[in-house]
Amino acid sequence: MSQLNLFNETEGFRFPEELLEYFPGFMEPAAALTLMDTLINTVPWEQHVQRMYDREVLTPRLTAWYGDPDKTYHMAGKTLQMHAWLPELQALRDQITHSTGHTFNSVLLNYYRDENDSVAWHRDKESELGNRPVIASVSLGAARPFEFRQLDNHSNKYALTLSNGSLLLMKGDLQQHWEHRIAKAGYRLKPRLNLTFRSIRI
Ligand SMILES: O=C(O)CCC(=O)C(=O)O
Ligand SMILES: [Fe+2]
Repeated sequence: MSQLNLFNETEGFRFPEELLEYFPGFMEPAAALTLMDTLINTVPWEQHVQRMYDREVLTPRLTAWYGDPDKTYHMAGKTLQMHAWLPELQALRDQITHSTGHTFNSVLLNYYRDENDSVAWHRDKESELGNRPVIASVSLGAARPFEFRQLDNHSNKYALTLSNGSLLLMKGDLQQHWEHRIAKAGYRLKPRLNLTFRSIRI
């Protein structure tokens, strides 16, 4: 048993990197920062309340949801309010489709104001996303580590740093077997925006 653990934690464990595709220079760094400023200043950001055991706490980040009309999305039992596409977001979506061949009808924006903002361990497995969703994640602003852990063996971990202007594709069985998070950081951080383009079927 201990040998198995040892094996898992050392050379026997391999994160299935084929479930990710990372393009660090997807956007020009200056264009990425300009887009971040525009979005921070124009998006009607919301802060939701989430249940933590028996308490209600504010979600430690701001969010907004854009997409095609008639799409709704449920997250942790709530229906999110959908805004009609901003031209900047639609242009970015079309650029991702052009580069990757994947299509998307909505985008969830996460605004991490500083090092105290975060997203807890989760999988993006809502039924609207279908079984093996392709999610395209664009990062703007401060670089932060994006961590993964295996659902049924938390000692199997992996992380990559998502830099300004990067694109990460998450695909295949990733949302079945792996959780991900952005942890709070113990050092000062400037703002970061993350845009996750998704295809919602209803
Ligand atoms: O901020 C990130 O890079 C990830 C956000 C995320 O996991 C999500 O919106 O589901
Ligand atoms: Fe996620």
